[in-house]
Parts: sequence; structure tokens; C-alpha cells
Amino acid sequence: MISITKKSLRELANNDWDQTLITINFRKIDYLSRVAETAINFPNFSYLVKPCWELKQQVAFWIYCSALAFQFWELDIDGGLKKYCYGNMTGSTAMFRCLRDNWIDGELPLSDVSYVLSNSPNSNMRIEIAIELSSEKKKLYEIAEILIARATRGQVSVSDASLLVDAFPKSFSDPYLKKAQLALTAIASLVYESMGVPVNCDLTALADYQVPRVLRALGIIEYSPKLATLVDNQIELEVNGCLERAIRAATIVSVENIANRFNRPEVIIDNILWQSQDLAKSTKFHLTQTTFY
Ligand SMILES: Nc1nc2c(c(CN[C@H]3C=C[C@H](O)[C@@H]3O)cn2[C@@H]2O[C@H](COP(=O)(O)O)[C@@H](O)[C@H]2O)c(=O)[nH]1
Repeated sequence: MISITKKSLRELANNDWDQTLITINFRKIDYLSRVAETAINFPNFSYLVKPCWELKQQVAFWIYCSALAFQFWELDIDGGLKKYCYGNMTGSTAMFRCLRDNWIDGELPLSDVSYVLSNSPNSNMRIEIAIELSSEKKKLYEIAEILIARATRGQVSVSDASLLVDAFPKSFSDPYLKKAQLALTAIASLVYESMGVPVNCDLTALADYQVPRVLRALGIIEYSPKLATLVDNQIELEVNGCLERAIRAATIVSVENIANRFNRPEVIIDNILWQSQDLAKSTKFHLTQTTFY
């Protein structure tokens, strides 16, 4: 098995970043100093876990949430964009809350998977992924334990994220390990919150559809006219095609440069950008039907 490392993901990103499709305006990174100043706190993952849950359960829950953190939108028959809603929440926040509300005795019971997820976008794939996890509760808790032990040593890495892919390939396979790295960020944060051990996250940015939208609105990345037209008109991009990969790659390269410029970890920069979606206003995100992000 070829081992995936932060170095190999960066190399992949540098290969996939097609500069005829996307320009990165490195000079504009300097203008982000105000954003970087607020990028002090580690992302918070304890807001949904119940205080009575032991750490292993908190981690199992966030592995579950991360596996389902993809494509919270769907195009309806008129071509309009519909986002996943639960209560008065939308997108991933809504999904995480729905999972928390249906989490019983340390799991989303297998018998509940279909009805809990049937009204979500890409529901067939979401249900398949949930079945992979819910039918292997013991394995979920074993991997949670292994990853907690690694985090407790003070560092998590891309190769730890790839353990999740080996354990649950349907849930976590992705050339850029987006969801597996989200899970590792959650584990680092939860270990810190519950044990007081600071955990260094040697991870890349999480290449999703919101961070490139924010980077584009900030003028850090700029699409070629052809790519801009597709994204702005909400034309779907082929999964794993060169356009989609170029967007994910430019996200990783940009966040790496922002992190280096302001001497902050990539996960913190990623999180502050993800939390800054309001800045992007009407900027469209790219549409790709995928379970990767
Ligand atoms: N790059 C990056 N992408 C992230 C996250 C998160 C979850 N973060 C929070 C969880 C606890 C912490 O407090 C974090 O703040 C979700 N996503 C992605 O966004 C997309 C959905 O977007 P929307 O429809 O707006 O919810 C989808 O691709 C999903 O995979 C992140 O942190 N970084």
C-alpha cells in the first residue's frame, strides 16, 4: 500500500493546480492579516457532544459526522439549488445536529439509518456510507481508540487520516482525504479539550466547496473565464475531473501559503476561512456530485 503523507498531498496539489484555469494571487495574502489575527483558536468540536459521553464516544461521533460531511446541496428539476435543512439549520451544521439527535447508545443504530437520512441530498450514497459505519460499531470504536492514542502523543498526521480510509473505504476514500482530515482535526480538538494535551495537526487544508468560494471572494484565487462561467452558472463539474481537481488543489496550495505567511497551522486557517462564508456573499460554490466533500 502506498503511504499518503502531507508531502504527497502537497505534491498532488501542485500537479493538479492547472495555472491556465486558476491563478493564485499570492500578493493578496498580505491583505489577510486581519483574518489571520483572529485565527488563534483551534476549531471547536465539543459543542455537539454530550458532557456524559466519554472521549471514545465523542471521537466515534465526530468520525461519523465527518464521514457524512459531503454535498449538502442538490439541484432540483428547475435547476435551482436546494440545501439540506434540519430544524432551522442548513448544510453541515444541520447534518451534525440531526446525527446528534438520533445518536442512541453510542451509535446511529443501523435500523434507523434509512429513515434518518432519506431526505438528505445524495441520500443513496449517504445511506451506504452510514451503513458501513453503523454495521461495524466495534471497528468504529477500535479505530477511535487507536487515533486517540496517537493524538495523545501530541501530533496527528495525514498518515493517521489514511488509517480511516483503510478501516472505512466507502466513507473516507478521497485523493485529498478531506473528510478523514476533518475527523483528525476533531480528534485533536477533543483530546485537547478533555485531556489538556495540545495536539499539533500536521494536516493540509480540507478541500471542500466552501473554502475555495471564500478564497475566490477574497481575490486570493481567480478562475479563468471558462471555469468562472461554469461555476457562476452552477454547471456541475465532473467528479475528479481536471477542473474540479484544479479547484481543490488551488485551495490546498493557497491555504498552505497563508499558513506559512502568518505562521499558523493550516487547520486553523482552514477553519477561519470556512467560518467566514458570510464574506463570500453571492459568490457561487462549484458543484460536483461527490461523497469526497
Ligand atoms: N474546509 C472545511 N470544510 C468543512 C468544514 C466543516 C465543518 N467545520 C466545523 C465543524 C466543527 C468545527 O467547529 C468546524 O468549524 C464542513 N466542511 C465542508 O463544508 C461543506 C458544507 O458547507 P456548508 O453547506 O456551509 O455547511 C462540505 O463540503 C463540508 O464537508 C471545515 O471545518 N473545513
